[in-house]
Amino acid sequence: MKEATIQIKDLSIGYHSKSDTKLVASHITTTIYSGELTCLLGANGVGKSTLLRTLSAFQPRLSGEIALLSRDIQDYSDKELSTIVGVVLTDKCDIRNMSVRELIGMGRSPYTGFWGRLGKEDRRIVEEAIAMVRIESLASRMVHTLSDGERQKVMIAKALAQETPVIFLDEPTAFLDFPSKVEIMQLLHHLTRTTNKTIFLSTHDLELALQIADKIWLMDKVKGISTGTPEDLALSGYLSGFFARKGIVFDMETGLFRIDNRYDREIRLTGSGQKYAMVRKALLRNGIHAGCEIESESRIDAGETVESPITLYLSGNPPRQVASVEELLMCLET
Ligand SMILES: Nc1ncnc2c1ncn2[C@@H]1O[C@H](COP(=O)(O)OP(=O)(O)OP(=O)(O)O)[C@@H](O)[C@H]1O
Repeated sequence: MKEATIQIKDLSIGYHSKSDTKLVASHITTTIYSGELTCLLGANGVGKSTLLRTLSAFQPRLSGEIALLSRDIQDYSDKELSTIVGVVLTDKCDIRNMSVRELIGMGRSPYTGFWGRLGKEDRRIVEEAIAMVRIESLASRMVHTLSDGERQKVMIAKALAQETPVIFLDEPTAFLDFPSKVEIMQLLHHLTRTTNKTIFLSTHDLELALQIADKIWLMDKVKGISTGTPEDLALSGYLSGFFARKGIVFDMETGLFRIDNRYDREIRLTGSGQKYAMVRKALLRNGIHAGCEIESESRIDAGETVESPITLYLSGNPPRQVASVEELLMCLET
C-alpha cells in the first residue's frame, strides 16, 4: 500500500554564509509516496541537488518542515537515518585500495558498524545487490579503476545493499550509456513496485523520466515546484509550458517532447510503413517537409517494404532509383 513517506511543508532551501543567505527555493509543499519512483526535473542551477541534500539531511533547511515517516527529519540520529535513507550523490569519491565488493559491503555499515565484519547474511545481501545492478563482472575490480558509468552503478548497488526503505539519488543516470540509463531507471522503478521502497531521484533525462516515473516534480525558479503523474502534468499544460523553447514541441499524442525541425521546402512523399517514416524523418532533418498530403510537382516514392528502392521523380527529369536514404539526400542536394 502506498504511504506518504516524506511530507514537506512550506520548505525553504538554500545556503547560509557568514554575510548573507542564498535562497534557492521556497514555499515547497508536497509529499513523496512509498511504492513510487519520483523524478525531479529542472534546469541547471535551479536547486535539484540542494533539495536532495536537504531532504536527506546532508544540509540544513532554511525553514519549513520535512517529516520522514511522520517524524521530523531533525529528530533522527545519524545512525537511525542510515537505516531509513540511502543516498547516492554524484560527487566523485576518491576511493583507493578498495574493491567494488568491499565498497558495496560498506552499504551494510549501518548494521555492522563502520569497520564491522560482514556476516553471512550481509554477504548474501551484497551479492544480491551486485546481481540486481548486473555488475557481477566488476565485483572484483578496484574502485579507482572504474569508468564513471561503472562507478555510478556500483554506488547504486551500495545503496541497495543498505536496504533502506527510502533511496535518494542525485542524477543516477548522468554518466551512463543509453541502454544502461534505461536499465537503471527500470530497475529503480521495479524496486518501488516489488519492495514498496520510496525512490526519489533528480535527472536531466526527461524522456526516460516521462516514460518510467510514477510522479514528476518540475522545479522552476519562477513557478516553484509542480508535481503529478507525467500524464496529469501533460494534460494540465505544465509540461509543455515548462520546457517551452523554440525548436522543442510537446507532442500530446505521445506525451513526449520532440524536436521541431524547421523546414523551407515541401515535397510529396508516397509509400508506406517504416521506409516511408524514415524517409520523412530524414527529409525533415534536412529542412524538407514531406508527406502524402503535400501537393508538389516533384515526388518521392519510398516504396512499400524496407527492401523496396526509393524512387525520386524530380520535375523535368526521368525517375531515378536510389538504394539508401543517404543517396536520396545527395540527389536532393544537387
Ligand atoms: N555550497 C553552496 N553555497 C552557495 N550556493 C550554492 C552552493 N551549492 C550550490 N549553490 C547554488 O545553489 C543553486 C542551486 O544549485 P544546485 O546544485 O542545487 O542546482 P541543480 O539544479 O542541482 O543544478 P544542476 O542541474 O546543474 O546539477 C545554484 O545557483 C548554485 O550555484
